[in-house]
This record gives sequence, structure tokens and C-alpha cells, in this order.
Amino acid sequence: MNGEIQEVKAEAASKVNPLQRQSDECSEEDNLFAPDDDFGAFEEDAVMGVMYRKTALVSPTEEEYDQLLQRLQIRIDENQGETIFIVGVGENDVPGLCEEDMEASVATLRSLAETLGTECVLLRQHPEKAGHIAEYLLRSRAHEDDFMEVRVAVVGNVDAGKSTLLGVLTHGDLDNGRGLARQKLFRHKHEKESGRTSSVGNDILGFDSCGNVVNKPEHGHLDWIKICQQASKVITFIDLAGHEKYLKTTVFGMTGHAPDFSMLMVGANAGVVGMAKEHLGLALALNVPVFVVVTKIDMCPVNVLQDTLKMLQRILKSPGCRKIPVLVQSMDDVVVSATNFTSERMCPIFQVSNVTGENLDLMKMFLNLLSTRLVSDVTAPAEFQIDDTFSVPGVGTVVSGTTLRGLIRLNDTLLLGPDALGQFLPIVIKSIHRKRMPVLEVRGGQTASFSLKKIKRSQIRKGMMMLSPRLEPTACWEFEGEILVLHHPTTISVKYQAMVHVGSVRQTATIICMTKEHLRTGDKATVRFRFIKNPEYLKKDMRMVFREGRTKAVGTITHIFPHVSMAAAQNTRQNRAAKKAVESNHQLRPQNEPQKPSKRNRHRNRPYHVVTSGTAEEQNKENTATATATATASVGTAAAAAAATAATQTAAAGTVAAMGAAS
Ligand SMILES: Nc1nc2c(ncn2[C@@H]2O[C@H](COP(=O)(O)OP(=O)(O)OP(=O)(O)O)[C@@H](O)[C@H]2O)c(=O)[nH]1
Repeated sequence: MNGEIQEVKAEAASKVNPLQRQSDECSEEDNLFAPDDDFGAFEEDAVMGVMYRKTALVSPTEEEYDQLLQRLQIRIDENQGETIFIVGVGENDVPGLCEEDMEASVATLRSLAETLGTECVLLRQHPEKAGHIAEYLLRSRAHEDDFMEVRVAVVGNVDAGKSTLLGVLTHGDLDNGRGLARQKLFRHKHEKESGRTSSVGNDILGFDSCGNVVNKPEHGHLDWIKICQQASKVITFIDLAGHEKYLKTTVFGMTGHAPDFSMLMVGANAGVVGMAKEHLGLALALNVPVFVVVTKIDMCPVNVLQDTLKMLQRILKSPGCRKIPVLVQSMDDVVVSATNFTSERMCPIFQVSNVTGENLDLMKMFLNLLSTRLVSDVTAPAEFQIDDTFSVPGVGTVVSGTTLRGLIRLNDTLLLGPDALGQFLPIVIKSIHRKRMPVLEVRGGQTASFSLKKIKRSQIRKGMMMLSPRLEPTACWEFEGEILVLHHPTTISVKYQAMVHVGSVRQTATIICMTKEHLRTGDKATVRFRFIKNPEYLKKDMRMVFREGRTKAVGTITHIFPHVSMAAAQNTRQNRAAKKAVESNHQLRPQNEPQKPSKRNRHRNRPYHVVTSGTAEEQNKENTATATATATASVGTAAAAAAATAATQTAAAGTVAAMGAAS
């Protein structure tokens, strides 16, 4: 056991019971113990006293029991179906309960769990100063059509054993060291032949409410629907390619598939080589918490394994990473690291063998305890990012992706876009699938596929969003970001182009201006980008990666410059016409609305101050002539005469300005 885990454990042990902590944090309105009057205040103090004590569960009164029940329910709902309860700790209490009190507390907890329809599973029990403390997992029993979801991106260098570990975890059979397990996962013929992953693949591992794996392959195949029906929690592994030539796909997997965590695989004998550092840097840049799995410990000499671990720890502790590496060697370590993992600073390290199965039980337990980082607020306006599109015979156009926020129901109308003009199209959800299983709704944090009505696949591209009309979305061609250049062989200047990855958007952008003249490796700057092909839907504070070949920069979006679409521009003209009509007391009729001039006439109506070629004086002459011609064309009307006069005045003003500028 290393010093770091002691540090993390001490921090965890000093925590008060989460149930009690929450009652401390809740506001006046949602505080169940909020007093009605002075007498109530006195009563509340007494109750809160009980809630904060480590003996809260020993023999609660009926009222206290109900309050405990409500608190637990809130906690489970907030954590999307589960919570970890620590028995035997309380604020200002010496941790630990005697055997008798522990038994009574556990009996109360089991009764509470039964009432709430959750399982109550002991995770660990250990001695403390005044007896024992115990940690229990309370997890809702599986519903046929609902389960918690956690997404884990699997990265690491070629041959680190990524596909093999996923094959072993999801299919339950060990590998033979010659690529047996990975065969079950490969999707393409060339992958089977070369043994290399080239695409973004998904594999799932289901856990029931007691934490047992529910994957049961039949004739070598997994029935995803069965897994989802039996599971309370499903881990989706996003298997990413290790080879450098597929880096673009790997970066897309890390940004577009919104992983909760990333699993960095390192071969024990090879060490942290090749793309492993690159992938670690990517996860850090995108603020995705990382855990490391060192594979092939069966075939690696002890001294080489030690060297690999030392190197790994050195890299993780370096100023660029600033992580606390924790070697996970027991179930105790698993519980501490899983429950403290989302802090982002901790980096658990597992050492496994896919051939002998060593330590795979620790890994499974760890995965079982992870929870999604996306908060599910069903009242928020829905946002769904598209990462793939399909055309399914008999079904039509299907899009897959991640629900970032809100709730999406069958037959909802969402806005799909932006298209090439920056517009969003209303679209109806015809059917919803989660992991191939038909469902009626999806919430923030869940991946899904939708079949859509009346739209062709060719009208949709990766990077588009489906959004609640409440958001009134606008697309942007240009945005500003604060970036840090991680690597560039020479200098980056204005007009430099590279691929921008942000969410599921993947498009080349040009630097149009920046706060420094040139950027070199290690430089930071605020940079304004412009997409070269399509406007996109972006939001402030999104993390972005900017790369081209070996050039890499990471950053955060700080400002969006909304794109005004043609429709919006037309609206503005219409608005102006409407305003004018109201001012002059006219009824607005279609013929009063200003029309976009035809291409043939466009040059005639060119604004007078626009100088396209020639000297300012020549231009003004031309403008005056055009204005006069236009006025004469609409013979004799007072308006035309006024327009001609106004134009002449503008032209004269233009000349003065031009002369001023010349002098
Ligand atoms: N002895 C031993 N061999 C392993 C272990 N894990 C994987 N292997 C072998 O290592 C080789 C490479 O494994 P893969 O799973 O294809 O590696 P990968 O990281 O997915 O590679 P890419 O898909 O190209 O990125 C295969 O022949 C596996 O059988 C292990 O724990 N022990």
C-alpha cells in the first residue's frame, strides 16, 4: 500500500455520513427539517442532532425513520439510482460503532433499502477508533427499460491490449495471448486480418443491482437488449484505435462521444510508449478523469513491471499532469479510489493479465462503482449531439449520439441543425433506442439513437445537434478561444488552418486573428477562428482541441459570434419595413416590403459609400450618375427626385471624406 492511498483514505474516512452531509447542505426551502415556529425550531434541533450522530440508524423513532427515508430517496435520485452509505461516522463523533450498534444500524439500513426498492450490498468494513465503520452500496433494482449509464473511452498505444481486455470483460472468457479475445470485438474484415482497431467501437458491460456482471454470451454473441433489461448499470466502452494513423478518429471518440472517464491501457513490457502519452494528454486537455490499466503482467519480468510503474507514476506526478497515482491492490483500495475518483486529481492504476485473469475482479468492482459525470436535469432544455448517422432499410434515417441535457420523449419536435446556411429544421422523433432497446424517453447523460421523420441521411452530418426549441439556437462561423499550443514545429500565425474538435464537431478552421503575432510551443493566446465549410452550434466554456499533423493546441471557447442566417437577415429587412410602415401610418402589404434586388440590378443599388475600385472621386461620380439614372427611371415622382438629391449629397460627403483622408 503506498502513501498516496493512505492520503486518500484518510480524506475519505474523515468524511461525515453523506446522508448527514446532504441535510447540512440543503437550502431552507428543501430542508425537510425547516421549522414552522419556535417550538418547531426546538424540535428540529433535536432531530438534526440525531441525524448528525453516528448512531442515527441505531434505533430511530418513526419520525426520524421517515426523514431518513426521504433523505435517502433524494440522494439516490440525485445519483441516478444509487448511493454509498457509510455506517458508523458522524460529525464531531469519534468514528466507529460497537458490534451491537452496528448490527442495529445495518438492520435499519436494510429496512430503509427494502422500502425504497434498492439492494443493500456491503462494500467494505474496517476497524476505527471506536469500533467499526461499514460502507454499503444502495442501488435501485433493475427496471426492464431503464438503467444507469457510464461511458469509458479506452485509449493506449497499439498492442497495449485494449480490445483484448474489452473482449475478456464483456464475454467472460480469458485470452490466449495470441489475439483470441479481441476477435469477438472487431467490426471490419481488415481489423480481423491486421489485429488493429480502426474505428470507434462500442461494447457494453452490465451490472445488476447487487453488482454482478449480467453479460452472458450465447454462441459467442451478446444480446444487448437482454443485458440492458437485466442490468441496473451499463458501462459503455468506447474502444479507440491505438495506431497513430487513426488519431483523428481517436480524438473524435474522446470529444464526440462525451466519455465520463478514460481508461489508459499500458503494456507492462512496453511501458508508456508511442501514442499513450498523446492519449493521456488528450484526456487531461479535455478534463476527462483517467485511470490506468497495466496489462500483460503474466508475461513481464518483475523488474520490467516495476520500471513501467515507476515511469508511469513519474509522468502522472509531473507538473503537466499533477495527478495522485494510486496502485489498486485490494477491494478496499477499489472502494476508496472509485468513490473519490471524480475529483479528477486521483489516478487509480490497475495491474492485470487478460490471460490468467489476475486482478480482473478488482477492475470489475471498480467499473461497477463508477457513476456518470453528466448531471441529469430533466427540466433543462434538451440538447443531443449527433456522432453518427445511418440509413436503415424499412426504418429510414437514424442518428446516434449523446443526450447532454434535458429529457427527450417519443414524438417530441426538436430543432436539427445547423445546416450549411446556419438554419435549424424542426424534426419529429419517430422512435428511440438505447443500446438497441426501444424506449419512450432518454435523459441527460444517456446515449441513444433516434429514427427521424421526413429527412434524408444526406441532410445530416456528424457534429449537428438536436435541440429544444426553447433554446432558440443560433449557429456560428466564428468563435474565440483561449488556447495553449502543446506542440508546433515552427510558428503559428494568422491564416493558419487546422482541424478543430469540439464536442462532436470536427471541422477545419482558420485563425483569423489572435492576441499574439506568432505562437510557438508552450504559448497561450486568445485566438479567433473561422470554420471553412459549415457554421456550427457551439457554447461558451466547451473544451476544444486544435490539431494538424504533429501540431496540437488545446483550449476553451470563450466567445461565440452568432451567425445571422439569410432568413434572419430577411427578417431584419421585413422588420425594418414593418417599423417604417407603422411610423408612416401605412398598412404593411407584401408589395411594400423591401425585396432583395435581382442579380442584374444589384450593382445599381450598391450603397454609395462602398468603394470597389478606382479612386474615391471616380466612384462618387459613378454613384451620382447611378442615383440620377435610377431617379429618372421612375419619371417625375417626388420620391425619386428626393432620392437623387440625397444620393448626390451622400456622394458629395463621400468626396469630402476622401479628400480628408488623402490630405
Ligand atoms: N500474455 C498476454 N497477452 C496479452 C494480454 N493482453 C493482450 N494480449 C495480447 O496482446 C496482443 C495485442 O492485443 P490487442 O487487444 O489487439 O491490443 P490493442 O491495444 O487493442 O491494439 P489496437 O487495436 O491496434 O490499438 C494480442 O495478441 C493479445 O492476445 C495479456 O494480459 N497477457
